[in-house]
Amino acid sequence: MAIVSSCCCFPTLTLSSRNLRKHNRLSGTGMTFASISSETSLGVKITQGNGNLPKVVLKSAEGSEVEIYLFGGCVTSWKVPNGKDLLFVRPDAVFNGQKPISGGIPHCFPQFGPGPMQQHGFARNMNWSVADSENVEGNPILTLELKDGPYSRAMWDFSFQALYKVILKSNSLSTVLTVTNTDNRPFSFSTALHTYFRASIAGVSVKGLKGCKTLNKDPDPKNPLEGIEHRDAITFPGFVDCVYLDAPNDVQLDNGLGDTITIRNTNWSDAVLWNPNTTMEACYRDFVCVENAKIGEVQLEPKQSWIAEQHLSIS
Ligand SMILES: O=P(O)(O)OC[C@H]1O[C@H](O)[C@H](O)[C@@H](O)[C@@H]1O
Repeated sequence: MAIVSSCCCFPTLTLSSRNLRKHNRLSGTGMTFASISSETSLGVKITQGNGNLPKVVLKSAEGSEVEIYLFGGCVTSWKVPNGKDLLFVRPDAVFNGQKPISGGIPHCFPQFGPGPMQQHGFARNMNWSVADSENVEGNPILTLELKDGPYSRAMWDFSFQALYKVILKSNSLSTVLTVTNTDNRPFSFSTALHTYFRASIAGVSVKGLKGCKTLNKDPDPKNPLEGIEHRDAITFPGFVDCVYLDAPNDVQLDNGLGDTITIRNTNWSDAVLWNPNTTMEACYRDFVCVENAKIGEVQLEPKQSWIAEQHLSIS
């Protein structure tokens, strides 16, 4: 088990697991970031990212690679063995540990979209810690943890634990999110993985959502319009912001760049498609968001957990 907790931008790293291959014992604040670069398990390295934020790099034996910022528990890059990065980070993204990172796979938790607290909740705006790392037959696995603190309590006064397991294989990237109620009262939440895929928007199509009930957030995200999706292949000729309820476990994304990505899930009951069109003139042509979501609230009694998996793969 490895525990990395962040204080400002500098993590404190204590490691005590048989599967941690080599490490530097680090403590406290005030050290230079370069000194914390360390390899935990084989293929799992903690290093310095943009804005001096701690970043974990996973490398599989077969040449795939993932980057994950502890700030927001945000995967920002997924390179397959041919070197292509299938994720996208917006050019306006900031890495200052204050604003959420706009790109990759941000967490929306414990609220998706607008609501009583800040848009998409606080999880994308907090420092996660490294709970564990291992390497199984050349495939690195990292588990991040988020717990409540004064920042979250001010918005949502509950004790919780979120574990986020990231599993990198040659042609796939899986994430397993486990939310546990560690409070002595029940709570409820909505959540999503707001995945930004690199794309050429004129060539993008999403298949698998035909027949779903839709909540179209265009024009008013606070008063979505109900409908049914009739298309086999959804394209993005203009602004798109739409929730698909009871979505299937398998959705196919053609990113318009020559890749078909299968987005498979367990227990993420809903999906969201988003492209901002000319409201983000500088980058809307270069990405599409296909999000696994849980729009209807999950209710958890004390000690109960909710688990959902997202599995992204290329053929
Ligand atoms: O700009 P953000 O807060 O990251 O949200 C970006 C978008 O996220 C989701 O896809 C929502 O459905 C949209 O309504 C929202 O505009």
